Amino acid sequence: MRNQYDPPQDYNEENDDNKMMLPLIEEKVNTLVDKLSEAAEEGKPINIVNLYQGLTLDVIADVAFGVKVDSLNDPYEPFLISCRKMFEFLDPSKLIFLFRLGEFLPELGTSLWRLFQVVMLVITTPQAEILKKLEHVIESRQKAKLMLDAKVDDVNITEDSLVMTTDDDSRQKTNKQLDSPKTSIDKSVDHLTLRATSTYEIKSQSFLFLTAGYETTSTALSYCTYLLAMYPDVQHKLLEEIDHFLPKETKTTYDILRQMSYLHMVLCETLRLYPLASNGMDIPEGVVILADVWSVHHDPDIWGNDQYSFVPERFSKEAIANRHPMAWMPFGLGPRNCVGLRFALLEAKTALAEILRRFSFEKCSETEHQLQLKEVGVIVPRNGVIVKLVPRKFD
Ligand code: HEM
Repeated sequence: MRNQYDPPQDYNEENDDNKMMLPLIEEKVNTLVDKLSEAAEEGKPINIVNLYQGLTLDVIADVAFGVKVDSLNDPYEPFLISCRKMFEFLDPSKLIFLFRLGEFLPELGTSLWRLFQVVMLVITTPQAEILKKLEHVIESRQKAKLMLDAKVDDVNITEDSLVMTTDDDSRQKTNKQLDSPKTSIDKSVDHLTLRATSTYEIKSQSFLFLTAGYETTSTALSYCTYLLAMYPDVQHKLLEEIDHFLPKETKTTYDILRQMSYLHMVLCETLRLYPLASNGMDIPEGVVILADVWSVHHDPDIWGNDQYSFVPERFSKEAIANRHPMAWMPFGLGPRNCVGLRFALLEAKTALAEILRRFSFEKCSETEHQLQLKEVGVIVPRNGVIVKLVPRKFD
């Protein structure tokens, strides 16, 4: 099995298609930096979560669907409102009836999930709103050279519309198709079944990409900002690396980001401390589950008794070599791990590098000493992340 500590190697692959996305990411990151400059000028603390959400939504809408969404400048952008409402809707405290019943009667688990899906279809939910918007996008983007290019045709099966489906194959093979929809199908892989992508699948995949690409990376960036504000020594070391690789006026490139090993370690350590997705309960057959990553990432037998401290050096090559390959798994493991891993890291690194070239994060009286969390599909900071942005001074 591929070593789960390996994102650096994966990420460094020469043929990483994500590098083509960098200009699109940069454009949105520049808008974010402008918004942060306005906030810094006012000198007031800001809750940075909302801005990160604006960034990741604008980026994924553009990259995956070719749709220009400007939620960084418009906090009432309908797409953004629907996405926020959707994750609020997933707050278990608001779904007490369905979710709690599932806990008490686990044998009903699968049926409850089915019931939940039907309820979601029948009543107007934020999910339904987003799906309706995506339907419109799919219709109008049929000819675009994007993920949606997979040619939606439920009746006429053409070579263009074929996707590989695998029951037992590894993620790497399916990844090839998902990462590069234009890649021609490798017909030598004879144990794969070829079939058409249905409209329903395209719609579902679009929904998954939009929601997975939005809340996860913005939350990871929020946690990282919090930790850097709370650990000035770590931030200082990161600023030194950024200044070394990105002196004034230097353009951020994919290769420069690749070389910034401390930035990579900072993000790995952030995702160890706050792995976004986890839970622990008995779940019956057929129900979708995620491993209890949280417990593994905070296990003192693996990380030592300072398991709650932010120590990016845990992700140096030497430290990684001495640890179990499955001790770090914020992106999941095995054949169904996160397909957005490399893209998420590229986006987060670009944002952090560009922000920290200009500002440092400082804790202030509103910054929570112990970050309060809540679960809304992913684990997010309950009250956001409030920090002060301090413009950096250069001689
Ligand atoms: C820091 C950011 C992110 C984290 C921590 C994260 C984490 C995860 C995790 C834990 C899973 C489940 C894996 C499993 O079941 O083993 C997953 C699945 C997935 N992620 Fe991400 N993700 C992130 C960003 C993204 C982005 C940016 C995208 C899209 C561009 C994305 C797309 C997906 C998709 C499509 C799946 C479903 C894969 C499948 O079921 O085959 N993710 N992610």
